[in-house]
Amino acid sequence: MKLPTITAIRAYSMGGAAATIHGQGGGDYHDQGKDHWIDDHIATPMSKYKEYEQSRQSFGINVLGTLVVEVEASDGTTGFAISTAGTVGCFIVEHHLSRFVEGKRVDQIKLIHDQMLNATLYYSGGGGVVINTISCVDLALWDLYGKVLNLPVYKLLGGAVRDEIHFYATGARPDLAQKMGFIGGKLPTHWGPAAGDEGIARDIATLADMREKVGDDFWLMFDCWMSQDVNYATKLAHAAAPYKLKWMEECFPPNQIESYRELKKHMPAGMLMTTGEHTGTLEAFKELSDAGVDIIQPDVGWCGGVTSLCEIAAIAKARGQLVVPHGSSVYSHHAVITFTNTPFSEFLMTSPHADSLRPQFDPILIGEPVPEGGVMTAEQLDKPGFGVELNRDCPLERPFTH
Ligand SMILES: C[C@H](O)[C@H](O)[C@@H](O)[C@@H](O)C(=O)O
Ligand SMILES: [Mg+2]
Repeated sequence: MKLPTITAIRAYSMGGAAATIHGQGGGDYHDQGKDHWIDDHIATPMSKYKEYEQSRQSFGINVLGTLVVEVEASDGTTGFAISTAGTVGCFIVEHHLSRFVEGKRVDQIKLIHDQMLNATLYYSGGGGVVINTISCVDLALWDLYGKVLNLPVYKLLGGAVRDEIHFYATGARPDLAQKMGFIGGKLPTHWGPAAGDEGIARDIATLADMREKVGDDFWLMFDCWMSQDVNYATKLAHAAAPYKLKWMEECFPPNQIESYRELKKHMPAGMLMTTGEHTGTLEAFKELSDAGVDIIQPDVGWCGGVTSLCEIAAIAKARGQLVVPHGSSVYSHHAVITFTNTPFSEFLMTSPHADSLRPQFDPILIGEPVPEGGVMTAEQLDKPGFGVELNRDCPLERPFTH
């Protein structure tokens, strides 16, 4: 079969500091409107500054906005993907990465991936917005390849190893998530070291209340979003053990490997330590694996795309560790259903009060599936590429051309 070549790549942005319209959600899912649980006094490394304690948007969690990458093949087929990179990502795609994409065949995904990673090494710093941008191009290429072959991405990756994916939910209301059929609920922590023991007491009170509501068997987890130090994390973990906390997530910034190694030594027996969503390179994921992280949580839109996610899953598998990607909707569903070391996955509640099922990247993906009863079947993924289309009614801008 003669495969078409890629004739064009285009980059669009939505939201972010450079846009006139904000709070639209989309690929930068922290870019939500007012009174949303995801921006309500969540503990971060900025919590020690009073002016930035209440809202993550106040310190700029949503400045980047959504990046949309669209690729077109010589047979007219188009593929696309989204991530968190906005206007900055558009510049990198149009003025740098385009040269590695246009003119290649639609199946040369790994060659393009390697060229993008190596050509940006001098300014990528191994993560952040550059890797987010490369991830978005990689995802768009997998979407295009699937649409050219009329196959879902999970079948391009070797097929499903299970008939369905079971999900835990991240949000403010694990009690409601339980009623929706999820297997667990992950709570953001609201306090950090600046609040001392009072902070621990407050988050434990929330955990105790939720444990009372959900009973003993429903998983409850803390997401600490890089906000802690080893002493605080150790104290919080032990205070949470009586309430059967299943895991402590992302206690420290991504490069504090030694802090993870130290915390692992002091975790209560049976409680898991997880992290990875803000880690961007294969080498860094190997370091996390070496540090004894129990569940590695790359974001497929921030770690190098599906191509990198498959390599990270192999690192975890070699050590008997799990890989459970950070909530990234269809972009991780198609990968995880092919991984034998991903027994469950994350669904991120983006409804303002975490009380209803809203597609994570709403409104930018048409046809974005949500778990039914906490479960998604392989059949729900059985559409070409990632099975979604771009909502062109969104306020997309193309700030650069090449
Ligand atoms: C809820 C957390 O603070 C983040 O907003 C979330 O995106 C991420 O950490 C997660 O694991 O879902
Ligand atoms: Mg997290």
